[in-house]
Formats: sequence, C-alpha cells, structure tokens
Amino acid sequence: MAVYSDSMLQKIFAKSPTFDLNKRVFGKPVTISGGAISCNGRNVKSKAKIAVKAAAEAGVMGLKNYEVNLDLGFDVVVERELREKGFLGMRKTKLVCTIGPACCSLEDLERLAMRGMNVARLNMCHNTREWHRDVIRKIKKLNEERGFSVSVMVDTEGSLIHVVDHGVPSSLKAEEGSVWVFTAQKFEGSRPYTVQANYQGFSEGIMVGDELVIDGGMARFEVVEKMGDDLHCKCTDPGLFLPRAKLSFWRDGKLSYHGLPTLSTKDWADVDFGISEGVDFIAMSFVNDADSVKDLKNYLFARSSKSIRVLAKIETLESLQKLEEIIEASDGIMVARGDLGVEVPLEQIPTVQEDITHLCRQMNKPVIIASQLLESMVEYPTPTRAEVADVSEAVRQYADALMLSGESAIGLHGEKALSVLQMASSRMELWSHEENRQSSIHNRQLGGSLSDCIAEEICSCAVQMANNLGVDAIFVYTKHGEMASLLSRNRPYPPIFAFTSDSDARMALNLQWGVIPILVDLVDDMEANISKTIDLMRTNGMVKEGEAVLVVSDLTATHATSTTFQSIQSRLCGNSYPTRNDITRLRSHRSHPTVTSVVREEPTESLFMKELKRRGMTPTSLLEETNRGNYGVEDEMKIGDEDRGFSKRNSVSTELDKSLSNQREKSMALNSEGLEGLIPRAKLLLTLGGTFFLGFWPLILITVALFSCLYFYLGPSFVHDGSNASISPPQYIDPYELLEDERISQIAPSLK
Ligand SMILES: Nc1ncnc2c1ncn2[C@@H]1O[C@H](COP(=O)(O)OP(=O)(O)OP(=O)(O)O)[C@@H](O)[C@H]1O
Ligand SMILES: CC(=O)C(=O)O
Repeated sequence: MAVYSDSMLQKIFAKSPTFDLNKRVFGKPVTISGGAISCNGRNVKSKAKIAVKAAAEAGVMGLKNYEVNLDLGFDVVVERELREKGFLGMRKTKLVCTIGPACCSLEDLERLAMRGMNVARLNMCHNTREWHRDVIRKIKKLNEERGFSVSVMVDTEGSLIHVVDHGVPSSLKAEEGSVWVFTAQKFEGSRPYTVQANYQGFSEGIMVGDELVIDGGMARFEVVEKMGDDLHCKCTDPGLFLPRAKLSFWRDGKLSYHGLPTLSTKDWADVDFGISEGVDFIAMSFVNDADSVKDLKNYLFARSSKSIRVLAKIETLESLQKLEEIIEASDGIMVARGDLGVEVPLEQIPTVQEDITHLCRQMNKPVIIASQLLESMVEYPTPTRAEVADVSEAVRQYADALMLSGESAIGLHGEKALSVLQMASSRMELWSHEENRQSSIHNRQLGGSLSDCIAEEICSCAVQMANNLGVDAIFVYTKHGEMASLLSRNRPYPPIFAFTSDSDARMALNLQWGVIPILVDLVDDMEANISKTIDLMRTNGMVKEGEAVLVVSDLTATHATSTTFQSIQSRLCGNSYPTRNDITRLRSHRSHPTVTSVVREEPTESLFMKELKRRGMTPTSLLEETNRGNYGVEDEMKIGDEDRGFSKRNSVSTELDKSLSNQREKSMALNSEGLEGLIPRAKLLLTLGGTFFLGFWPLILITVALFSCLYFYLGPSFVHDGSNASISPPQYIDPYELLEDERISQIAPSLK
C-alpha cells in the first residue's frame, strides 16, 4: 500500500533524471583518506573495513566496467563483492525491488541489479500483462547476457475491495459531514461525491450504522442509508481517497469479512501468466488460511515444469490467527505491512513483524519485510532517521529480505534507496557480530525421518563450528537447497556458498539470508566437487590461499539410492586439509576433525529413535559421541588421521570436552540399562582388552624370550614341566618331635 500526493506523483511520472550518486552516502558527501572515512563532517574510524568499503562502494560503483564470468555460475555482483570485500564482507540480508514505471528500462534494471537487487517484484495490481512480460524478459536477458541472477516474483492482486483505479494519479478529498455514494455501477469518468468500488457484492451484509474505513484510517465514514447495492455514507473523519484506496467495513470494533476467494479469476490468469513466463516466486495476496496456499501449490505442481515457490502475504487479521499453518504450507512469507496496517492497529505492527520473523526462522521459511521502509525516498534523496532505524531493526530481527515498493517503482531515487538498504543492512549485520548480539534461536525439529533430523543437527553443529572456529565461509553442496536453507536458519557469521546443479533451487535461494547460490554441475564424487569449486574460485581470484572453509553436503550418490551422505569437513583453500598451524591461526585456536558420516536412511521411526526421544536425546548427540568414542549403533564415523595434522585428543576443546562428557554419561547410562546396551558394552570391553594387549605385547615377548633362554640353559630342572621324571621329596619332619625341641619349650625371658 502506498500513499502519495498528486503533485508528487506528477513529478514522478515525468521520468526521473539520472542522479549523481558519486561519493555520496545517505545524501552526505563522503571523503576517503587513508584508512578513515569522513561523512557529514565527522570522521568515522572503523576497524570494520567491510562497512567502510560498503559505504564508499555505494557512491562510486561503475556500471560498465565489470567482467562477466558466466562459466562459474556466479552472480556477477557476488563475484565482484567477493573479490573486493572478501568472504566476511558479503551482505547477508537480501533485497527485493518492486519494478514500476521509474525503473523498467533495461538500463534501469541493470543498475538495480548492479546495486544488489536479488529479487524483482512485479505487482499485478498495476499495468498490463504485456508490460510485465516485457520487464520479465529484460531481467532474463540481463541474467543470461550480463551474468546476474535476479529472481522474478509475481505478486497477485488478490480479492480486495478498493476504489476503482482510473489509471490517473488523482485523489479526492472528503470533508467532515459530506455524504458520499459508494457504488459498484460501472461508469466512465467521475461523478460528484460518488466513489466506484471494484467488487459487485461489496455492500452485501453491510448495515446502516457500520463504519467504512478508507486505507486503514486515511478517512472514515458512517453508513447512513442502503439503497439497492449502493451505500450512502457520511464522512466522520475527513481525509483523502487515493488511487485504488482500500475499503474496509467495521461493526462493533470488528472487521466485516466478505468471504471473497483469495485468488480471483484475474489472479488465476496472472498465475498462468507467471507459469508461462517461468517466474521464480508467486506472492499470494490476502491469504487467510493454509488451504488456499496448498491449492496454488498443487496447481503449480501440476501445470509448471519449473518449481515455482509460493510466498504467502500476511496482511489480514485472519492470516495472523492462522499464522503457523500458513507458514507451514508456504515456501516463504511476506510481512505486507501496508495492508496489514489497515486491519491491525499501527502500534502493533512492530511486534507482529518481530513475531512473524521469529516464527518463520524457527520454521525455516524465508521472510520478507515489505512496505514503507524508505517511503520518504520516493520524493527525497535521503531517508529519514526513523526509516533507517526501521530498516536496521528488520535486519537485527534477522529478516531474510527487505523490500522496496514505491521507492523503486515510482520513486525518484530508487537506486539510491537500494544503496541505503544495502549499507544499513551491512552496517547492522557487522554491528550485531562485533557486539556479539547475534541471537541464537531454539530451532524446532522440522523433519520426521532420521536423515532429516540428522541434516538439521549437522547444519546446526556446522554453524556452531564455523562461528567458533572463525572460518571464512561455509560451502554447501546441495541437491535442492535443503541443507543451504537449514544452514541459513542458524544465521552463521560466515557467508554460505550453496553449490547446486538445480537452477530452480538456485533462484529460490536468492531470497534466503546469507546464502549465495551458485549453479554448477555436481557429480557423485564429493572430493571432485570440492576441488573443482575451490580451484575455480581460486583461479578467478575469489578465494585466497589459506582461507578456511567448512564444507557441508547433502548430495546422494546415484549408485547408492538408499543411502544419504551427510558430512561436515574443513578445508583450506590451496591445501586439501588444514595443518595444525592453520588451525592455530584460526580465531578460536581450536582444532577440528574431519568428520564424515554415512547414515542409512530411516523410512519410519525406528525403535532406536523412539528410545532416543524417550530419553530426551537427539540422533546427533549420539552421533557426536559416536564420532569420538565409536559407540555407534547405526552410524559409522571416520576420524581424520594423524597426517592431516590432528590428534584426536588435541581436537577436543574445553567446551567440547564438557559436552562430550555429558554425551558420554548419557550414552553410558543408556548402555548400562537393558538389552540394547549389551552389544555396545561388549564392543567397549573388546576394545579395552585389545588396547591392553597391544600396549603390553613387547613386554610379554621379552619375558617369554628370557624364560625360554633360562629353560634351555638350566635344563628341565629349572621348571616343573609336568613330566614324570622322579624328583626326591623333602625330608619328613614329625610335628610332635618338633614340639619337644628344648628351644621351643623354653620360657620367654621377662622384659623387665
Ligand atoms: N507496474 C506498475 N505500473 C505502474 N505503477 C506501479 C507499478 N507497480 C507499482 N506501481 C506504483 O507503485 C506504488 C507502490 O507499489 P506497490 O506494489 O508496492 O504498492 P501497492 O500498489 O500499494 O500495492 P500492494 O498493496 O499490493 O503492495 C503503487 O501504488 C503504484 O502507484
Ligand atoms: C506489499 C503489500 O502488499 C503491502 O504491504 O500491503
């Protein structure tokens, strides 16, 4: 929802000039000298090189002087950012731009893509399908020819009662006490004090005395008379009717619903249009329950060869009441604050936004924060302080993406607004990290099968490892993007490079926090995948010698259909594995073993899983134990060997020690009870016996050799060998005779 004045809209439609953004940040001149950056007359010395670079970048980035590397499947913007800022300078929050008349030329779109637009949104409320087709084709052309990877989102109009759009940016003023007719009759032009509603049945169920609210409070009316389908309403709170102003009816403080379907006939035609144009996302307006989302997903599944993701827009009270089921059913969420503000009191929008963002992260669905983020920039070249605070707050809440609406669609400063989003999000991400404000989240278990649970736990452990070790990046090799998204849910500090050979997954991952999707041909051989991607990135100057990456994978080898390979590995670019010195160099000074788990897929819940659940344990808590102690029941773990520079003992940090001893206690408790503990206990005893034998065998050998020598030297009399050779018995002594010995019968002398 957007609100603009007439004069402003006229200015906007008179096509914007190009702006000189050179060396300006948030509209303030920027000078750069030495290591310091000066903005607005103040020196901002920062240890945060990344932020300084980002700030300078926004002003001076050229458009034509970039190289296109189409071989690597890398987005040209990511490639450039990586070369210039390094892994840790990569922005994590994704950016969505609404495309409108102010930014629809090839050059405009290219500029937005260069400035970091990850997803282009097309609002089907406006303009013709031909216009939208033209924009989609331009974006695809840029992707193909210029090396971008901008995803396309189609946003449905939805069933909504609004004032008919005459296509002219004009507004009407309603004064207090004036009486207006609201009608569904079709007529050309305008009639005095008459407002045309778009929906024929808009007045069904409405009674005299009901309140009619325009655009969530822009103006208010009381229904004073009902004549046929028309409503006569008296203005109680003066205000403006803007183009396509929304109408909502209230009775006794409650919203009256019209029971309109979520997708109108026009929306279904727009969905078909999206399918035929191969868009990546469909954002569904006015979703009120999970069923409508499921219907659309089924429709897309049946009709589209491409996997189109469905985003549910949360913009009604009803959708808030069924939030969890809607999030569950959809592939992502848009917090559509514009229309949500029509139904929810404005002061509640910030908390509602935070709740939705939090829930989406828990449920591993990307979330976009939309509307009025930088509204003043539709007209002005700088944002208000409050707007920057709003953007930063959304980043602090860990929203996956931020969206520009009118700022890019009709604004005079769309590109600059995008740079503001970019800078504000980079700054907040860096601050959260430096101040250690990154909030961890209690992740709920999502998957049902053992392998799903293990994937979740592996991703959460991998992120913990990556943060603790201070690795430069996480590389994930993923079939459909599942593991990349699970890693993203844990919001790691290093960026996540997601290598996939599925182009739909690549475009969908464009919306996920911290994920840099890369399209590559992946093979069954993980070693080959890892070497190939690291080599390619190294030769292209995107990674430097010695940078450390954590490698995670969910690839399934085609020759082992029932087996899922899930693993965490550590690599140094340039070396196969880190040496002890490399590890010491890493921030936390902790070493890390190379661990690969091969896990049998569990189609149904096994007794083992049930027992784990009963004891409040997770598969990976045992898996970790298995990794170190070899107590595994189902899993087989391989520990990296000595020549990789790690000793098993050295690899365990104090924290890990603690958790290890907890795990060990739990595992031992498990082992000491019941029949299920017998096999591991037997294994443990055998291991201990074997270890003893191996430890003492040289001593045993020496002892046996010594005795053999003595035997051969001294002859059989040295030892009683059990033969029948006669040996003379000792002389017999009669005990009674012994007692009579006078030495014994003497009385002991007194001690005094
Ligand atoms: N394709 C387009 N053609 C013309 N104008 C557009 C187009 N897309 C957006 N606009 C303009 O930009 C403004 C902001 O667009 P946006 O789609 O974000 O908001 P909206 O129209 O209020 O709809 P919604 O409530 O669905 O977000 C619109 O009010 C409209 O004036
Ligand atoms: C984006 C949108 O639809 C809204 O904010 O209402």
